[in-house]
Amino acid sequence: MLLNQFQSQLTTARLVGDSNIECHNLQTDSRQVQPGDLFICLPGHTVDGHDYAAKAVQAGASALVVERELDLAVPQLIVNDSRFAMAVLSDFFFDSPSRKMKMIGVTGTNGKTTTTYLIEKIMSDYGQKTGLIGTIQMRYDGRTYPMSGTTPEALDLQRSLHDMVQAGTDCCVMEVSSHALEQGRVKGTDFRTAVFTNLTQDHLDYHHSMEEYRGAKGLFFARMGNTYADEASLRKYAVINADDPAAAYFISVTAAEVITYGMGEKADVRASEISITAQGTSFHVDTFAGSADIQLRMVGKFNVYNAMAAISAALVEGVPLEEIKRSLETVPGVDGRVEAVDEGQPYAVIVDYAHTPDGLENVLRTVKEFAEGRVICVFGCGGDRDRTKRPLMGKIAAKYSDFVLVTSDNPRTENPDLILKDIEQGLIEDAVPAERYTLIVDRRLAIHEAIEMASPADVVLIAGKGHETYQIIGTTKTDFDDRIIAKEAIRGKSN
Ligand SMILES: CC(=O)N[C@H]1[C@@H](OP(=O)(O)OP(=O)(O)OC[C@H]2O[C@@H](n3ccc(=O)[nH]c3=O)[C@H](O)[C@@H]2O)O[C@H](CO)[C@@H](O)[C@@H]1O[C@H](C)C(=O)N[C@@H](C)C(=O)N[C@H](CCC(=O)O)C(=O)O
Ligand SMILES: Nc1ncnc2c1ncn2[C@@H]1O[C@H](COP(=O)(O)OP(=O)(O)OP(=O)(O)O)[C@@H](O)[C@H]1O
Ligand SMILES: N[C@H](CCC[C@H](N)C(=O)O)C(=O)O
Ligand SMILES: [Mg+2]
Repeated sequence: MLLNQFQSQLTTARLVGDSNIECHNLQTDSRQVQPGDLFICLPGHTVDGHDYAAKAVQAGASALVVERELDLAVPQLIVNDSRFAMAVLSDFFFDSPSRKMKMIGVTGTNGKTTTTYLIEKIMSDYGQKTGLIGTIQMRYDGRTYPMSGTTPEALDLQRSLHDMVQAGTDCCVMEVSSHALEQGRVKGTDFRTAVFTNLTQDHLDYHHSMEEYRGAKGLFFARMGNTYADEASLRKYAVINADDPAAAYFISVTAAEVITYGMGEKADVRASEISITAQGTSFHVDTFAGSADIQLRMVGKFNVYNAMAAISAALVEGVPLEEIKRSLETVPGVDGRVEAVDEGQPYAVIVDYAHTPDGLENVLRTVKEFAEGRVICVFGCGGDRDRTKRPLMGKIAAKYSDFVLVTSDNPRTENPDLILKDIEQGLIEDAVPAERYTLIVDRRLAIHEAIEMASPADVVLIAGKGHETYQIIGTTKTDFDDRIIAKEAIRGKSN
């Protein structure tokens, strides 16, 4: 593609040099540049891509997209916002793949992965070739790909969407994180439906305040429009959890047709008669397209919310409620979400991905509902992430558990002992007696200790890492899987 074709997509871009030059590909990382690439300089959070432009040119970049003119002998497109330019150019280069599929995006503090899995299951069972992008993996056309985060950068995203289209995918369901929204990673992606799960505290290291965090999520709904399109396939929908205090805000910023779900009478999709056992959760649902009684194999009231979000998104696509029910009832659960580790032991061991105050409270409440014995909770908080959630999670763990083992969860570049101390601060503030908790930096030891102290009928909850198969200490990632360690501990238990 010629540079002037890229330029034609950027109304205010100023060209320096010859625009009649061939650019084979787009690239944002100087270390990956191939001869003939158009290198886009992104001002990052840690370094500035403009500082790597010379390296990119040395590696063969034929032109640059920059926010300021650089003293380099290649043509340059000077733009106001190179992240925005990246999103537009990626969409253009890959021929607008998001317009060729039904795109369903899910945002919210908790429940995104679970909800996307449920939607994927319903849509595939309904005969739609469905792709999925999120925290655990990306998958489509029978193949899976590992993910390094939740929502890919615009360039990677458009490339993946293009591959999905090539593979004949009809529908793509993806998680849209607040970081992604704030950084414009999904600008250039045309969503048909935007789903909101909930908004509670997390990521205050990045978004600074709850208002700012809510604003980042609001960007997703604010750009949904086209409500009155004649053609049904062009209509846009916002699926909103009516029971969340932020619902009114998201409804106020969107021009899409709003579909609400919740436990209240006014919601368009309403759940009632919820009953939770250790085996699953049953509920009755009334919708604008009929009613049904649904028996989920997943436990927890929060999963009723995730299921209602999925029901709403699927109803929009015309999937009959009876078929939605059939699909939901066969979902065994999601990897690392309230996942039982069963070696035939007389006490329960559950691995879960709760890593926010609200997530931890929800899963602990659920565990408490069916625990016949004590609840023993092992958890930690990630390093280089929101520090203010640490004492809150300490308080919640102590409120709902009989014994708490505070340990490491990806300390990253922070001192692990100090992260544990931040969590302990919450326990101290709530005057939790010292005999009800312990701090063990080594997560393997903490898991062994928790299982060692379990008696028949107790429940050991190991929270925070779920499906993760690593522990990040400093900048080193080593193999670590809570489920494998738990199995090892159960088999080696001395009593
Ligand atoms: C805070 C944040 O989101 N940072 C993301 C951001 O990094 P950054 O802005 O710091 O980038 P940078 O390292 O400064 O580099 C700037 C530019 O220079 C380029 N560069 C850099 C070095 C070099 O030698 N050559 C070169 O060209 C880079 O390729 C980049 O284009 O852009 C990078 C490239 O896309 C991301 O990998 C990185 O995610 C980091 C690793 C991260 O941890 N992100 C987390 C917080 C995140 O985004 N999480 C959410 C999920 C959260 C949730 O829902 O719970 C997610 O969606 O994954
Ligand atoms: N609707 C919900 N409300 C509150 N907590 C939930 C909800 N759904 C799941 N959880 C809790 O949050 C944890 C994470 O769930 P899930 O992975 O679906 O969320 P996520 O939003 O994708 O998380 P991430 O931001 O890390 O990608 C679960 O293990 C569970 O403990
Ligand atoms: N998407 C979240 C995941 C947190 C998972 C937890 N295990 C941690 O590492 O803090 C984040 O990047 O903040
Ligand atoms: Mg997720």
